[in-house]
Amino acid sequence: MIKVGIVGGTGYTGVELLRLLARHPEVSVEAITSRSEAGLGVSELYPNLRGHYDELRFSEPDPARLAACDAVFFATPHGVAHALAFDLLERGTRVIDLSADFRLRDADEWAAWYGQPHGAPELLEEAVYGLPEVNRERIRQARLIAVPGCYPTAVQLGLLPLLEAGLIDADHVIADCKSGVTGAGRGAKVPSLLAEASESMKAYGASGHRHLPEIRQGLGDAANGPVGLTFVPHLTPMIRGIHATLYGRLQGEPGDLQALFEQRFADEPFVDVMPAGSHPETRSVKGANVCRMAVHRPGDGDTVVVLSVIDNLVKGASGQAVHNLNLMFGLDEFAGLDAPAMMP
Ligand SMILES: NC(=O)C1=CN([C@@H]2O[C@H](COP(=O)(O)OP(=O)(O)OC[C@H]3O[C@@H](n4cnc5c(N)ncnc54)[C@H](OP(=O)(O)O)[C@@H]3O)[C@@H](O)[C@H]2O)C=CC1
Ligand SMILES: CC(=O)N[C@@H](CCC(=O)OP(=O)(O)O)C(=O)O
Repeated sequence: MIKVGIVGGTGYTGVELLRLLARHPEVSVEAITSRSEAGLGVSELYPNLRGHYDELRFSEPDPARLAACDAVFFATPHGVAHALAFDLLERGTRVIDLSADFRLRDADEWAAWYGQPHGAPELLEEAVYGLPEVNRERIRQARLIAVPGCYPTAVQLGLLPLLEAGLIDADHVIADCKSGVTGAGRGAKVPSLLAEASESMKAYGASGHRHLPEIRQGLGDAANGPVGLTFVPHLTPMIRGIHATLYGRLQGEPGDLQALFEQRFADEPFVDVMPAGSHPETRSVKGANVCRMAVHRPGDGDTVVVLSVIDNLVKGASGQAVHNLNLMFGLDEFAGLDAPAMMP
């Protein structure tokens, strides 16, 4: 069994890791941290896990206990993995970070967007951006994974085929995205209150969201040059889910876009290109490690519209983190990730 630890076990991505790993045949969760709930049994806080982790208790982060694991997931706010990753790697423990700490290659750009100095710039060169559809082979060899953000996963997957093939004007790409409230984490915040978030919808971060540089970095790699991206996130009254509506201006005659998308993801177990004319729903990916997408060309005009949906907590975070673990340890890519979505 592969021994894993989770730092930040009480948050939404932490409990989602536990839910997925409960079905994983080759992983045992040996340590789970929470400063606020130290001492509490995992299934006392999360009764959905009763019968799965009855011996496991939250504890204060203890570097020695974490270093005894083969891999440690960080399901923590940014800055926490900066502080602990180096020691874990030195002691032979692999690190899979769900936060943004190692996603941007440029430490100065990270500092500008996250409002604090980068805490571990010496690790940036070896960190691998954990989007398996782009970096599968590098992930297999990696010691340190930066799991992509939720919006960046939905947006990059939907635009990759078009940018890699040079079919759209890279200077003008639009990502109009909607997220459920779990995207904001479990901590109490006024915008996440029922009376604030339900029966209403709003954009936020329209003039600059911290996922913008992350998405631009990934799309720039795909396009082999800079990408002019407008990214506007919205908060919607859903619990889980991201819906990305992506717009690009076609250059020249693009050929069969449906075939392009199907071919690009033909070997990808966690991307589902839906039949032409489809409109993927967020509920069709709820709880599942999958990105469903559909490509449209309204009126056969010069605009292509891609619809891309994920569960922010699964393909947008914990499921993708488990996929990375499976690749790093040479396991079946589906291990722990074979459950279909729940509908309704
Ligand atoms: N929610 C989502 O949809 C997604 C989230 N992410 C990223 O994953 C990370 C976790 O997100 P989420 O689960 O939503 O966050 P939550 O706010 O729900 O949970 C955060 C967890 O981190 C722990 N924590 C907080 N501060 C520290 C600290 N200084 N040291 C150690 N542990 C700490 C908390 O427990 P305690 O305070 O008790 O120690 C808690 O368990 C974030 O970086 C987020 O950006 C990525 C993709 C999607
Ligand atoms: C609805 C909401 O607030 N979403 C969060 C993004 C989700 C998240 O946790 O960010 P990472 O994917 O970078 O970890 C936000 O806009 O900051």
